[in-house]
Amino acid sequence: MMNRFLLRSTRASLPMAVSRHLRWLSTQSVKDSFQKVSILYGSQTGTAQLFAMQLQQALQCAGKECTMKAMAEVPPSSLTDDCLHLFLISTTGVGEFPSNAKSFYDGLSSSQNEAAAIPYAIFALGNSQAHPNHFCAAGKALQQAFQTKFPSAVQVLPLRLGDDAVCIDDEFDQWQEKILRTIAKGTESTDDETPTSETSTPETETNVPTSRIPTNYPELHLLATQQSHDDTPDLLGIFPSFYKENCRQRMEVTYNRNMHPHAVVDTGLHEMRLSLPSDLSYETGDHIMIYPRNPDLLVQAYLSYVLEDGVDPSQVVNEASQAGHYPHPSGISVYQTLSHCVDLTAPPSPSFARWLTSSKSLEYRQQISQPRRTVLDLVMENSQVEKVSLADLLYQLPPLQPRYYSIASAASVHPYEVYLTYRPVHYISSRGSLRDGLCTTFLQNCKPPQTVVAGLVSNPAFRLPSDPQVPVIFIGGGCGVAPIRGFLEELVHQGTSRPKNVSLYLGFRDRADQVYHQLVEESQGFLQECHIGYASVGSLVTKALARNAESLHQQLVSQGAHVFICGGAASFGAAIRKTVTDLLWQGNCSGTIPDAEAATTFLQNMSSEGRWHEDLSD
Ligand SMILES: Cc1cc2nc3c(=O)[nH]c(=O)nc-3n(C[C@H](O)[C@H](O)[C@H](O)COP(=O)(O)O)c2cc1C
Repeated sequence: MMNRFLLRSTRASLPMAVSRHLRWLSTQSVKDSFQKVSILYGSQTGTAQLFAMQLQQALQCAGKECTMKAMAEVPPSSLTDDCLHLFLISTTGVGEFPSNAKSFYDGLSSSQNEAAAIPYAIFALGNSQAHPNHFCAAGKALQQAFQTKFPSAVQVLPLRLGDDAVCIDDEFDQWQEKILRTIAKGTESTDDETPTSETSTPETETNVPTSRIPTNYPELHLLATQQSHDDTPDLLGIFPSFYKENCRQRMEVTYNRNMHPHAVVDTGLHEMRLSLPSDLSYETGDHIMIYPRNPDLLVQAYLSYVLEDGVDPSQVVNEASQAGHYPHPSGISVYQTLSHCVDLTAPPSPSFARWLTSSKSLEYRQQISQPRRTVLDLVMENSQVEKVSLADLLYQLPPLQPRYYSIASAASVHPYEVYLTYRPVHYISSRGSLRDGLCTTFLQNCKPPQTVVAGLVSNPAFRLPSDPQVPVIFIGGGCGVAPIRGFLEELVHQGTSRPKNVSLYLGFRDRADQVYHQLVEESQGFLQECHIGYASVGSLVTKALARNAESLHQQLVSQGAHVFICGGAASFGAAIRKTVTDLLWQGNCSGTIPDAEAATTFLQNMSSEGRWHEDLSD
């Protein structure tokens, strides 16, 4: 299933200009230019930034002079040919640049330098399952702009497309390895051909080094303090400035319930309501990001079993030397850092896992990433794995990231409140351990009037069409009902003048999950179709769509309908996309879509016209 969307490496004939560059690459001047490296990242939720930090540490260990900045902090005109530029760039929104990279790209688009032989390489981050039509769009656009605007620039490695839907840590590790090798050689392949882009190729175990993790971190200074270690820190002051632009705020929980109170297991749909500070507003279809924290018991377990003896949780962490390298906020206690800043539930990266287990032949996916084994698991399950130093843990584990939720309320009806719908995640891993989702468990335990740290995230591509004559088709599965609930509430609020041109296709695992009966009742005035099924979510919805193939075809092809697909990325989103593609050409009533290829193009055009909207979660 996963592999269906993987792009294949495309090998193109080497243009004259590129072969000139490869010859140029082997000269002394380019080897010299590799002495200095500039890492530039564009990151919306921190992954590219984390990779940038890891890369910087690895390069510094290799003795390179290396700087790291967000792309927005650097004007393209300042790029020089005496330094290797490494870009790590994610894609956000619908094929868009992260906010801390956009100005760089705009600057690049309006500049031109025919002569500068700037060496560069790009690692793009994206998700092929959730965004097949805009997979790594920002990384691809960046490469395109470089090739057009700086025709003499030298791409030292082909564009690497890192895919969240596969194992992006592994892919990044492989790319980093190639970068280190390229720098060491001072030249790249002199093949006759070079791929323009490449995706994951399984790494053979024999070429995986075990001792790759850099351990010469800048020194951590630990200061004794009178402060009790469990004092709640000023969260709004401690997160990196990177997040500040997202207007994070403390929001008060006003309501938090399992909407199916008679459920035996507490894994039904839950609704949480958060009161908005008066200076914040949102639009229906926007997202909210929530900053979770690690449960106290887990922090205690890391202190007792994972960290070397002698770590005092009340000491304050200060990074005195080489300021700017420490990935967390300075000046808060060890305990607070472990609670709020490091993701203790995340599997260690491939290189850290190999280093911990001293194993060259670690099948990362099978042994670490799929069972989601954590550093705690590795230490507890394996007597060979030694306790780790505080510095190892703080530098090697990923920073705790906010989690995104679709807002489930209409802004016009609840201007001062945000609703979100979530399902607590509890499951048994493939190795038999009980696992709890970090953020959903955190949400589940929040009781009114507790506050959470959250931020509103604009999602401008996810809006109802302004013209009420345009038909709207909502297709949702499970928790995906959240944004659809917001839109229905908005339409009910707009009143009865709307024609009956809205179609609703919803699928739930369980009858108890259909918690919005009343809203669906109130929507009957504008619902042209209403199909709600229970059991296997995807297949029910696809069957309902197939039964209505003719009207669907008409709405999409002749009436300019907008489609909103909301649910799981891996199975639901892919199944709906395939069903609609098939229905479009197989039930080709108008004769305009003769085959599968034309149907795929039609869907792509819908997407670029802003008529095909997806809100899919991994
Ligand atoms: C709101 C949102 C929109 C996204 N849009 C895209 C997209 O259009 N194309 C894509 O390939 N990936 C998309 N992604 C996936 C991210 O690029 C991917 O998760 C990446 O690892 C995030 O890196 P970052 O944390 O550095 O921003 C999106 C993710 C989010 C949360």
